[in-house]
Amino acid sequence: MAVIPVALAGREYDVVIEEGLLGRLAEAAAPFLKGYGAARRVPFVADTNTQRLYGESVAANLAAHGLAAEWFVVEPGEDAKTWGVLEKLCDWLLAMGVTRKDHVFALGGGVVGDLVGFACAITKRGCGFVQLPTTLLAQVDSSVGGKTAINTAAGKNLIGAFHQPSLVLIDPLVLATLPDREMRAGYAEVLKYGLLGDAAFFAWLEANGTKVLARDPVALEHAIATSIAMKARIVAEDERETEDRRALLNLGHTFGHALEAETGFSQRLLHGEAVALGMVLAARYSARRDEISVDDAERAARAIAASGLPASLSALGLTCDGAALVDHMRHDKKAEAATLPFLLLRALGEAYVARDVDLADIAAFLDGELAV
Ligand SMILES: NC(=O)c1ccc[n+]([C@@H]2O[C@H](COP(=O)([O-])OP(=O)(O)OC[C@H]3O[C@@H](n4cnc5c(N)ncnc54)[C@H](O)[C@@H]3O)[C@@H](O)[C@H]2O)c1
Ligand SMILES: O=C(O)C(=O)C[C@@H](O)[C@H](O)[C@H](O)COP(=O)(O)O
Ligand SMILES: [Zn+2]
Repeated sequence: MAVIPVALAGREYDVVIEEGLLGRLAEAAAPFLKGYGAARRVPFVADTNTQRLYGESVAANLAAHGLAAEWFVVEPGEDAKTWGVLEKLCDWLLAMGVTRKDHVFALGGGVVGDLVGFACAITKRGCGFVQLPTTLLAQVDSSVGGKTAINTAAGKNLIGAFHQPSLVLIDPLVLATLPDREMRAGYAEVLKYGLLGDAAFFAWLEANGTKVLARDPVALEHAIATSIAMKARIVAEDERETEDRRALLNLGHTFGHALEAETGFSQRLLHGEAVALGMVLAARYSARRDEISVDDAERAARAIAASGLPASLSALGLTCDGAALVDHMRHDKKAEAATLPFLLLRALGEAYVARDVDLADIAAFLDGELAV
């Protein structure tokens, strides 16, 4: 078991990592479980997969403590991060009578977590929520740090708020049912931590990534705990991404979000896959600027390809050109009046924010990558 505190100005919450935690939810989340009315109903949000797989055991555990789980269930996938679903969820929370002192439970991957977090940020101007992440991606990244959002036609996560959870409970055992493709997508964000800030962790992943993907319990807990510890540290230093610190967690995402937009936020390219490819592009573009060697850029690409993640833009079969991808990037939330900051690499294990990137050069670089 590991407990990692996320220490923010004047507030702190815990991220608890322990096998079997979900089956002991009522005990583990006791301070945040109140329940409405005589039936002591507790609001849970899940997608159809996580509700089907884990809803019953969660409900049984709560029932043993006199609490009744009430469910709001969304379809799986990015379509749940939309205005329409958000509106229905907020109405449901209001109908439940949720107050600012109450907690909503998000049982699912990053989609459910981002949606619930945003709904809780705006319902009554802020009620509490607890993250119960069930994908590797959510366990190593999205459940922690308080970025919440929905997508719009203009792009990824463009409407949202910073709203921190009160507690994050990570049960690695639930990854047993996660499809391998989703496991790899989450692993992309694990590799991200190594590439952006921890060369030794990156080397450990090169040697042990297969074990992590095979859900070896020891390797998995090490990967989750190391990732969350780095994220907690960075979020504590720069909660709202104003200091060029939290932006490091965006490595691969400017390219990645543009690719997700170009592929219609669809199953064709999952978020983690887009980030994997985005990190290859960031590494190769850093080599193009002579900031890292071509050998290092290709070492990063090999680590990504070796885990079964996409490492080449041409393989995606896109019909667009570099300029079209750059157009998507103009919506990036990091964009400033005169520049679009890019996350590039000074070394494998050291990312930095570059403010001198010429978008015409990015388009030319992407045209080259599309043609290879
Ligand atoms: N807020 C943040 O800091 C942050 C960080 C990274 C990513 N994100 C967001 O997270 C989203 C991606 O999250 P994701 O990769 O978890 O995808 P997801 O939430 O869509 O889940 C992926 C799939 O796995 C299924 N699933 C979930 N848990 C399962 C389990 N234990 N067993 C079997 N199936 C299971 C889901 O039903 C879904 O079909 C994106 O929208 C991305 O923008 C947010
Ligand atoms: O927590 C962060 O900060 C991140 O950047 C984590 C990313 O993995 C995540 O995908 C995030 O939602 C992207 O941030 P955004 O601000 O570009 O939406
Ligand atoms: Zn991400």
